[in-house]
Amino acid sequence: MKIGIVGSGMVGSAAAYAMALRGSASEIVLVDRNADLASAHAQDISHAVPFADPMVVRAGDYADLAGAGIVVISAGVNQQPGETRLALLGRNAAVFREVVGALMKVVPDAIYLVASNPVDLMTYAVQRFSGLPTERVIGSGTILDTARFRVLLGDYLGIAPSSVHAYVLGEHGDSEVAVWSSAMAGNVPIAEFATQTGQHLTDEKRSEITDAVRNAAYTIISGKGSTYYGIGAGLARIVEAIAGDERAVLSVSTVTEEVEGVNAVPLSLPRIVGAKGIMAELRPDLDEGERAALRKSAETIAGLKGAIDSA
Ligand SMILES: NC(=O)C1=CN([C@@H]2O[C@H](COP(=O)(O)OP(=O)(O)OC[C@H]3O[C@@H](n4cnc5c(N)ncnc54)[C@H](O)[C@@H]3O)[C@@H](O)[C@H]2O)C=CC1
Ligand SMILES: CC(=O)C(=O)O
Repeated sequence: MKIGIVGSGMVGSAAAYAMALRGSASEIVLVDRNADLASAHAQDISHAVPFADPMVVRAGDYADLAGAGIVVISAGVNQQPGETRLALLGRNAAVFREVVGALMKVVPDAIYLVASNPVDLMTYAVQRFSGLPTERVIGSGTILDTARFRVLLGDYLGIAPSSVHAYVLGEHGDSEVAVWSSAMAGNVPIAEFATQTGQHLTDEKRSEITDAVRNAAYTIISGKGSTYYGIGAGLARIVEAIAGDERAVLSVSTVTEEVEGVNAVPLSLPRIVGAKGIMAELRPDLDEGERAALRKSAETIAGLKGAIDSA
């Protein structure tokens, strides 16, 4: 499948590199306002192709995206140290107004995969500016937070992150909800797993892990300026689920009819992802605290939709 990436900075280029190494696509076209940057990244990534499956990696303009099955949007500004994702809203809404308008002239039939922050609201922006059905406008949402949760839980419990079945839902941001009540190690509830293996998953330890997941971006940005490898791999994974019609269950964002009494809100739930984009959404069992936190997360996002409506 041909994949377009608009916004070929750190996130866009890391996604392209992950797709090249994993063989997620047959062709990748990098587009950026800075054409020299897109061209340099495309050349550099194409030099990794001989070490992976054959594919074409090139830079181009919007016209070169014709025929793309999926377009990733990672254009816009990123966070400065200490800045929240939500603080980017106004600036990236303006960028998206321009980018989505240009894309609709060339690739109105693609599935859109949004990475720019605040990603839930930028997903809403793409859906609103394009008028596309919600199942074809997917935000990377909490796929990265879910990965971070699994890494930290796996590290603590001494098992592979891929054997941890646990999700972060809601906003990709400060109000996100780590769902502990249904987290499993293999097919054993994690509290039971910890007991069986002589470990202590205390309330303090749980808070420490939840906070580390929530603060991961802030920590990484203060250390090296931005985050990109994790989300690059996450975007490649979503692309594979669509291109391979995998029907994989992934925590991704889209505009959702109703969540805990909040209507038309873009946020992450576990969703079945396949050839048509989002094929179904799942409603996991949550305890009372998680349910209240998800409602608060939904309210936080919904309260900011006006900034997109007026962009
Ligand atoms: N969803 C997630 O989990 C994550 C999201 N992000 C977000 O991804 C976005 C990109 O981050 P980085 O790649 O680090 O930033 P970056 O600054 O390295 O790249 C952004 C690129 O967008 C381009 N751009 C800006 N306006 C454009 C326009 N109108 N048309 C075409 N290209 C345009 C810039 O020239 C630049 O190359 C940010 O909003 C960041 O917060 C970053 C990490 C994780
Ligand atoms: C920057 C960002 O959204 C992240 O790393 O989670």
